Amino acid sequence: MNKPGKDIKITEVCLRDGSHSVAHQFTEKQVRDVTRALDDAGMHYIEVSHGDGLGGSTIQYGRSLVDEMKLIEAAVEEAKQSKIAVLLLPGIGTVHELKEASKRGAKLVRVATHVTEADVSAQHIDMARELGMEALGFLMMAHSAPVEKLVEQAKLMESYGAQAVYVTDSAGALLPHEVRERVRALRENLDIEVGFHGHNNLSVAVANTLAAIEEGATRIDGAVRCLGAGAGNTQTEVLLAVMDRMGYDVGIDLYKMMDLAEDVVGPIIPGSQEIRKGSLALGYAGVYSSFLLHAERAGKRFGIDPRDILIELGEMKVVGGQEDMIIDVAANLSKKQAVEA
Ligand SMILES: CC[C@H](O)CC(=O)C(=O)O
Ligand SMILES: [Mn+2]
Repeated sequence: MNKPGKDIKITEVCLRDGSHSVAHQFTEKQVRDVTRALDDAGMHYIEVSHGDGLGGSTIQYGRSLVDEMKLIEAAVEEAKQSKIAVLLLPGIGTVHELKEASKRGAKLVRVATHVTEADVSAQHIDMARELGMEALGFLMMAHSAPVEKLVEQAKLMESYGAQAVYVTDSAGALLPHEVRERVRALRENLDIEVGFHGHNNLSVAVANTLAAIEEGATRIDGAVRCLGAGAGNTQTEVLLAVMDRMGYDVGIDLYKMMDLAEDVVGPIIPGSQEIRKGSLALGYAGVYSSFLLHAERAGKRFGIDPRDILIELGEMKVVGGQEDMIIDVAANLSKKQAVEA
């Protein structure tokens, strides 16, 4: 009997979401080594871009050590069968960067917007389809909107030509029953594939991903050794082992994934990806995982506990692109504490 799982496509995000963890300092050699090993293990898609997507290398988001187009080109050269994917947040990246990435061989783009702002993705989805790329929608901070809103926004992306829409748990704040509810609603209301992208800030990324798969999500993200923002993403090699135990066969070599996790990705990881107080506060407060390093830096500069900054940002419902607010919040908290002292 055929095992289930053949319809599930895994996207490895350690070379894009992990860019946040290394403050966007990936070298070309690191990208080549990781891509070659993932390709050899049979990974379906490998995402390569600045952590904040194409065009993210700025003072606001952090400058990349190596131009992302060079990294995309290097990954394309190394990948014999894996497809190279890119991320694009309209407003940070433009159709110009999308065309450049396509020219360099990227075959898929995830067009990412805040969960309530899908309308800004139309032009980029349309351009990707024109370029012959796969174009998928990525609704970020999915925990922060009611399910009906998520469905409404996903339907917009579908109407623009997206071939799948992701429930993106940017803050690692969703719990398994909330993932189930969201994926089920999208499956019931869309005619395209549904995906899930998790973060492990509350230690439920694998459980959340399994819930998504059980509800019919077929586009699944993982990061080897959890190399992603905050406590990182669903750990790919762990997810693959669990899926195998559950009878899914996605055609990726588990032993090769374990080996590359140890020998190729391990040496790149700057600190430990275990859940520490900062990343736990992200999931608890429902804040963008990519805000962690910014909040830690601002905390040091203004003498404020980064958790207080994150909790305040969560209450203010600050969205991606508002990284400058992190400084404002830290400065205000510092003034407030000085007055109270
Ligand atoms: C700031 C972009 C972000 O890292 C995209 C993503 O992976 C997410 O929202 O989780
Ligand atoms: Mn992410």
